[in-house]
Amino acid sequence: MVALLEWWSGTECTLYTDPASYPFYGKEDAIVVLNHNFEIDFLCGWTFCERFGVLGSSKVLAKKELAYVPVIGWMWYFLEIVFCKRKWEEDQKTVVQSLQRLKDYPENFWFLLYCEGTRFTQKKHKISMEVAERKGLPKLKYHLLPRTKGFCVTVQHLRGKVCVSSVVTAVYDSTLNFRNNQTPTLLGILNGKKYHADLYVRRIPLDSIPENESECAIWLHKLYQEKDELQEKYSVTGRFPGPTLSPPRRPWALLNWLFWICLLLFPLCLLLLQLFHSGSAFTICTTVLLCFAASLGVRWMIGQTEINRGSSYGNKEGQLNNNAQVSKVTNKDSRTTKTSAACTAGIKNNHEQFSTKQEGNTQLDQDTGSCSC
Ligand SMILES: CCCCC/C=C\C/C=C\CCCCCCCC(=O)SCCNC(=O)CCNC(=O)[C@H](O)C(C)(C)COP(=O)(O)OP(=O)(O)OC[C@H]1O[C@@H](n2cnc3c(N)ncnc32)[C@H](O)[C@@H]1OP(=O)(O)O
Ligand SMILES: CCCCCCCCCCCCCCCCCC(=O)OC[C@@H](O)COP(=O)(O)O
Repeated sequence: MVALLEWWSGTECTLYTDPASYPFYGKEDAIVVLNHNFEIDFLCGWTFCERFGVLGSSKVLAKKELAYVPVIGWMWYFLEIVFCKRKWEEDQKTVVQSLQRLKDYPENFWFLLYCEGTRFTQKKHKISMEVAERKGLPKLKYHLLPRTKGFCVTVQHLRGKVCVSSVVTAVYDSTLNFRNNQTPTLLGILNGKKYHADLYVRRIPLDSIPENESECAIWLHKLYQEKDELQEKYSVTGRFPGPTLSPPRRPWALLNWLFWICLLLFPLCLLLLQLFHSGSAFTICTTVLLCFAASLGVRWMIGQTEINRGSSYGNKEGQLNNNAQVSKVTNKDSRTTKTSAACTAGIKNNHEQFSTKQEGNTQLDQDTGSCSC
C-alpha cells in the first residue's frame, strides 16, 4: 500500500519540523498523536514510518472492527497492534496488557493514537463541541474533542523504566493536511491520482507531560487547542510554520511489491489463461464467480477507509455523555440525577429503536435525546 501511494500515485509528502528534532525520528520509541480527518491519513503515516525505517514497528490503538478486515486486520493482529472496543470499561484491562507487552518490543516503535477516536464529520464535530461546552472547555474548529483515557494510560504505561528494553522518550504531536483542500481517497490512489500531503511534527519530550491522570487530560486538551490554532494558520496561509524537510522515498516498498507481483500474480495469470483455454464451462463459471467475489471483497475493504461509511461512534453524545453525567451529578443532587437518569433511559430507548450506523437515522436519536434533555 505504501508503494501504491509513493510510486503508483506519486503522492508527495512534505515534513515540517524543527531540524533539531529530526535526528531523533526513527531512533527512539515515540507516541504519535495525529488528527483524524482524511481517509488515507493512516497511509501517509505509514509512508513517513517507511522513510524513517519504522514501518514494521508502527503500532496503533485501533478499533476492534479492523482486526476482522481480511489480510490487513490479521496482519495487524500478529504485529501486536493494540485493539480497543472504544468502551473504556471493557478496554481498560486489554489495553493495559497490550501496552505492557509493547515494553519488551525489541525495535524502535511509533505508537499512533488518534485521540479524537473517530474521523471528523460535521455531525460528530457538532456533538463533540456540545460536550466541550458542557465541560467548560474551549471550542475547537478543526478537531473533535480528544478522548483522554487512552492517551493518559499510554503515557503512564510506556513511560521510561530502567528495567525494560523499550522506553518511550517523546510524543510526536503531528498534524496532517493536504494542499489545495484536496480530499484524498484510497480509490483516488488506486486510480493513480497524485496528492500532496503536508505533515507538521513537533517533538515533545515525555518528561514534560504530567503523570497524574487528570493533569494529563488537561494537558491533552490544551494540546488540541494548540493543534486547532495551527490548523487555522494552515487554512489561512496554505502552509505550516517553520522549515520543511522532505525525507526521500526509498525503493524498498516498490521492490517488495515487485517481488510479490512476480511470485504470485504472474503464475496466477498463467493459471487463469490455461484454465480459460482448456477448462470446462463449469470451471470457467466458478472461476469468474470467484474473481467477482474477490473483487467485491476488496471493494468492501476499501469501503472500510471511507468516512461516509464510518462508525456511529461519537454520534451518540446523549448516551455516552449522560451516562457520565449521571455518575457525576449523583453526588450533588439526587433530583437532578433522576432527571439525567430518565434522560439516559429515554435515549437508550431511542437508540434501541433507531440504532443504526446511518447518519440520517442517528440524527433521530440525537433529536429525541436532546429534546428530552
Ligand atoms: C508521524 C507519522 C505518523 C506515524 C504513524 C504511526 C503508526 C501508523 C500505524 C498504523 C497505521 C494503521 C492505522 C489504523 C487506523 C485505525 C485507527 C482507529 O481505529 S481510531 C479508533 C480507535 N482508537 C481510539 O479511539 C483512540 C482514542 N480513544 C481513546 O483513547 C479512548 O479513551 C478509549 C481508550 C478508546 C476509550 O473509549 P471511550 O469512548 O470509552 O472513551 P473515554 O472514556 O475516553 O470517553 C468518554 C469521555 O468522552 C466524553 N464524550 C462523550 N461523548 C463525546 C463526544 N462525542 N466527543 C468527545 N467526548 C465525548 C465523555 O463525556 C467522557 O468524558 P469523561 O471521561 O470526562 O467522563
Ligand atoms: C494492486 C491491487 C491493490 C488492491 C488494494 C486493495 C486495498 C485494500 C485495502 C484495504 C485497507 C483497509 C485498511 C483499513 C484501515 C482504515 C483505518 C481507518 O481509517 O479506520 C478508521 C478509524 O480510525 C475510525 O473509524 P470511524 O469511527 O471513523 O469509522
